[in-house]
Amino acid sequence: MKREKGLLIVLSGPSGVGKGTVCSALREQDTHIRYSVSATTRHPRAGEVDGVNYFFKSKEEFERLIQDGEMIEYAQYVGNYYGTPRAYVEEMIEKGHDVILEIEVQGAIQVKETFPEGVFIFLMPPSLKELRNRLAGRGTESVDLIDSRMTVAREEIELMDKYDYVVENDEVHLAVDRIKSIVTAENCKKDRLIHQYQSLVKE
Ligand SMILES: Nc1nc2c(ncn2[C@@H]2O[C@H](COP(=O)(O)OP(=O)(O)O)[C@@H](O)[C@H]2O)c(=O)[nH]1
Ligand SMILES: Nc1ncnc2c1ncn2[C@@H]1O[C@H](COP(=O)(O)OP(=O)(O)O)[C@@H](O)[C@H]1O
Repeated sequence: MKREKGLLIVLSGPSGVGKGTVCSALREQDTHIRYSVSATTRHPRAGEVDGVNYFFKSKEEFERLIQDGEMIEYAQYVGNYYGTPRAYVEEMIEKGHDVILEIEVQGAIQVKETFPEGVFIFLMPPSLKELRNRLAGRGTESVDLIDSRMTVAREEIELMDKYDYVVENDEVHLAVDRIKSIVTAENCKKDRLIHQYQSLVKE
């Protein structure tokens, strides 16, 4: 049976924990999950493509999108804006597709206010030492930026209580399997289906 609405899945976790890596691995498996592309004022990293990794915007462009109500949520993170464009996410959910937002904690809290029925997953590193190793190993940030991200990471981990699920990213394939299990279980939740199936017996 075609679902009336898709799930809004929010994946957060400290910078460097492996959100991008885990989402790419999920994408390689044919899960039918859709991925929202965020807007940001951060500069593109080598290899990042506009419209694929992010929609890269100037500060003025970003602020206009906020004013025009085109963002579901937005936040400032280590000196830049990041936000989720509204149109794609709402269209996919209305069509019955599950959508993942890979966003930081302040944005996730805003999404929870507008979409309380969303599924909120926090990706955890095995340790803070391993988190720093992953950030340094990625080689995309200076030591100063790594320190800023580690400071934010501690604050984010303290807000874990706002989430429904915690998934450790010890190994990518294990984290992917855990997320797939969560999505499967959430799609079987009675409260999400009862209206649809009750209408069957009323036909
Ligand atoms: N609130 C919010 N956060 C976002 C969005 N897109 C990305 N982020 C988060 O912003 C933070 C910084 O992202 P980025 O600069 O790409 O670094 P990376 O996640 O460490 O690769 C990460 O925690 C992202 O999950 C968004 O649309 N909204
Ligand atoms: N389970 C894992 N074990 C070891 N290294 C990992 C794992 N997941 C991701 N990484 C590595 O950690 C670094 C940060 O991952 P990334 O996906 O960019 O994190 P995020 O998107 O959360 O900032 C990358 O170099 C990536 O290859």
